[in-house]
Parts: sequence; C-alpha cells; structure tokens
Amino acid sequence: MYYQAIVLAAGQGKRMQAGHNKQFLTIGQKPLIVHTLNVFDQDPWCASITLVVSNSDRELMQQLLAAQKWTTPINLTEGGSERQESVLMGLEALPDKSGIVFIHDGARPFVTIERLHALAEACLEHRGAILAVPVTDTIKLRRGNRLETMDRGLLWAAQTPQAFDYQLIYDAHVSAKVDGVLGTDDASLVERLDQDVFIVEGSYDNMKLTTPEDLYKAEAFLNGK
Ligand SMILES: Nc1ccn([C@@H]2O[C@H](COP(=O)(O)OP(=O)(O)OP(=O)(O)O)[C@@H](O)[C@H]2O)c(=O)n1
Ligand SMILES: C[C@](O)(CO)[C@H](O)COP(=O)(O)O
Repeated sequence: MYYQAIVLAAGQGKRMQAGHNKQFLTIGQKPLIVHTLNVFDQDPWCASITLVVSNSDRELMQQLLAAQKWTTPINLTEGGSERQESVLMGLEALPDKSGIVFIHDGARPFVTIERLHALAEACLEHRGAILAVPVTDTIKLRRGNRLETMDRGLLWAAQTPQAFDYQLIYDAHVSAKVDGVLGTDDASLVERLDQDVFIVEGSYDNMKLTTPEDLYKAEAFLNGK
C-alpha cells in the first residue's frame, strides 16, 4: 500500500510568538519540521512528500532539506495565507492526482508509523479517515449566560494526518472555496458534502505545537522517550 503526504509548513506560527515560523524552532536538537518529515521519510508506504511553505521561508527550508539525506522524494511548493488555501495548493502540486493522500500539520512531529498505517488501511476502506482522540475535559456550549454540557462520550478531538481518496478531498476543497467556507480541518469539508469520515483512534502524544508551553511538553516527551 502507498500514499502521498502533504506536510503543511506555510503558517506564521503567530501563537508561538517566536518572531519567525515555528517550524524552524529546535526541539530535541532538530528543527520541528525535520522531526515531522523524518516520520514520513522513514515510512516505506509514503511515496512522496509535498512540503508546503511560504515564499519567505522557501530558501531557509531548502537549506535545511539539503543538510540531510532523504529516502523519500520531497517536493517544495508554495502555500497560501490560510491553512485551507495551503492544502488546496498542496493538492494541486501533488505528483500523482489519484490514490490516497495524507494531509498533515508540520507542527505535529510525534505521529507514529504504526498509526500512519492504521490510517492508510482505514482510508482504503472508507475513502476518508482521520486520527482523533476522545475528549478528556467536560465541554460546555455557551450561548450568552446559558451553558449546555455536551455528551463527552460522543466527542473526539481531531488530529492530523487526515487521509482521503484524492478526488474526494480535491472536490471538497474546491466546493468549499466556491462556497466561501473556511473549515478548521479537512474532514469538515468532506462532512459538508454528506460523506462519512472514519475515525482511527490516535494518541495524545500526537500534539500540535501551537503555543510556547507546547515546546516544554515536546521537550519533556522527547526526554522521556
Ligand atoms: N496559511 C497556512 C497556515 C497554516 N499552515 C500550517 O498548518 C499547520 C497547522 O496550523 P497552526 O498550528 O495554526 O500553525 P500556524 O498557522 O503557523 O500558527 P498560528 O495560527 O499561531 O499563526 C501548521 O503546520 C502550519 O504551518 C499552512 O501551511 N498555511
Ligand atoms: C487540523 C487541526 O490540526 C486538527 O486539530 C487543527 O484544526 C488546525 O487548527 P489551527 O487553528 O489551524 O492550528
């Protein structure tokens, strides 16, 4: 089995407050994005990596890629100003416009090859599958001063990778763009086409590094390995 991976690194990392793209921050002696790329590079099922970057980071990313030997082809492509735009640009830049596509945040360095394979198998069966973990907090829906407590047994926190048949996710992105819909993940765009998306249980370790506190968590995770 094989899949093509889109790895997103075209954000600005504003919430990280590092003054530059968080993908270049060092954790465990390596830049964040290198940790993420290494997982896909070491997965024999990954046929290619399309790495989405902003124009301003392109040169630095090229230097970083040149500093290491990779076994999987990595293609650099330009991203947009929103995550969703970057995904569509990644989809349009894929070497093969068919088969299974994984969409992954560069900012999630700790996904495992074992979970990637579980996701690929689920995607082959269902056309759309995502990693997600059960919510552990009690979730409140607030409307003004009125609160409603959600049934936690039904709630999942979506992660990446999210895996889809190419045509399904391409159509979902084009449709969202035409309708002016901006989703916070890719599965939500497939859901709005009334298509089922299967959940593969992920790991709480597959964290997204978003704020400065997350860097401490990531270092602690790497030190405990
Ligand atoms: N226009 C964008 C915005 C985000 N991303 C990528 O999408 C992933 C998830 O986004 P997030 O964690 O929000 O990263 P940033 O957008 O960089 O962070 P912030 O929202 O704090 O600026 C990241 O790997 C980020 O690089 C992207 O490729 N293109
Ligand atoms: C796609 C995602 O990582 C799933 O949890 C998340 O929705 C991205 O959100 P962000 O606000 O762009 O970081």
